[in-house]
Amino acid sequence: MIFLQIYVRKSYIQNFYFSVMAFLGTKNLLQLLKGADIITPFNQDRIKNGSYELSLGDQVFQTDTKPRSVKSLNSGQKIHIEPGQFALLLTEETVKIPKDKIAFISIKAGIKFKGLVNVSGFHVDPGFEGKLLFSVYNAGPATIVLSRGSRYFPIWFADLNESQDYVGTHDKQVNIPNEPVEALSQGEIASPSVLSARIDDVKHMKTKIEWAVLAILTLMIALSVKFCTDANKLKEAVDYGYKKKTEEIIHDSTYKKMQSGINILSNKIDSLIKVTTQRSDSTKHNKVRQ
Ligand SMILES: Nc1ccn([C@H]2C[C@H](O)[C@@H](COP(=O)(O)OP(=O)(O)OP(=O)(O)O)O2)c(=O)n1
Repeated sequence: MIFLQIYVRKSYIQNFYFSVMAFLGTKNLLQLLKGADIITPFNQDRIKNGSYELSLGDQVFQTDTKPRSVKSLNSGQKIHIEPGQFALLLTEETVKIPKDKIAFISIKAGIKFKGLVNVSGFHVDPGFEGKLLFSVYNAGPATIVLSRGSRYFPIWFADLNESQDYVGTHDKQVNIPNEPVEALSQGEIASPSVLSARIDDVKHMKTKIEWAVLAILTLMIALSVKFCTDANKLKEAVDYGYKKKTEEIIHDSTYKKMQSGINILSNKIDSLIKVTTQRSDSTKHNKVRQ
């Protein structure tokens, strides 16, 4: 009997705790937040489906801005998160989580469907006080545009079965801390679109090189053909010259031989004429003496 009573009491206590440890619905959330300084600035129109919609605040950091530093935003100012780039986004609101509550945070589905991924944590500890910081990555194919003051970050509150102080390093966060900025400032973050553009550049360069190599090869072949043709012509010219010269030499020596023959012949004719003349003279002389 006693055991049964203890068991009934224990299960009653457990049920009590389970009913206490629940997420707050719209009515309970309004009751919790209204008039309290849990979310500052507070606007009750931002309570929707058991969550409060926090907005983008005055500080952002983007990995594709040069120089890489935290940027201040005016009211309504837009930011463009390019594909493949990270951004750190600070909320407009400061939250002060009650010590007996824990909160859960996310990014609205409408932006997530465009490819924005929340890479930061998903809970806010009991007793935490400060602005919330979202680290996001654009995994989508297009630029995602956000503007200061627009609601992007829902926050839900749940009861804790005990009260506790915040223990951690992020309390009283009012600015984007240096640590994630420095971590995201290391090296170049090559987005898929930038890589795709570089691949296109390399392809163009490859095509250009292929054409240049082809042109050089064609030129070399043309020069080789011309060189061979010219060499043949040169050989022909040399042969022709040699032949001509040989003919000239032969012609000259024949002419010289003929010339000397003519000279010999003419000398002989002269001496013959001379002898004939002498003989006729002596005949005439003999006739005169007789
Ligand atoms: N997107 C987020 C997630 C959390 N927080 C804040 C609220 C949390 O209560 C606090 C600590 O969160 P975590 O415990 O997840 O972070 P760490 O582990 O880095 O904190 P610590 O090293 O201080 O334990 O940071 C924030 O500002 N933005």
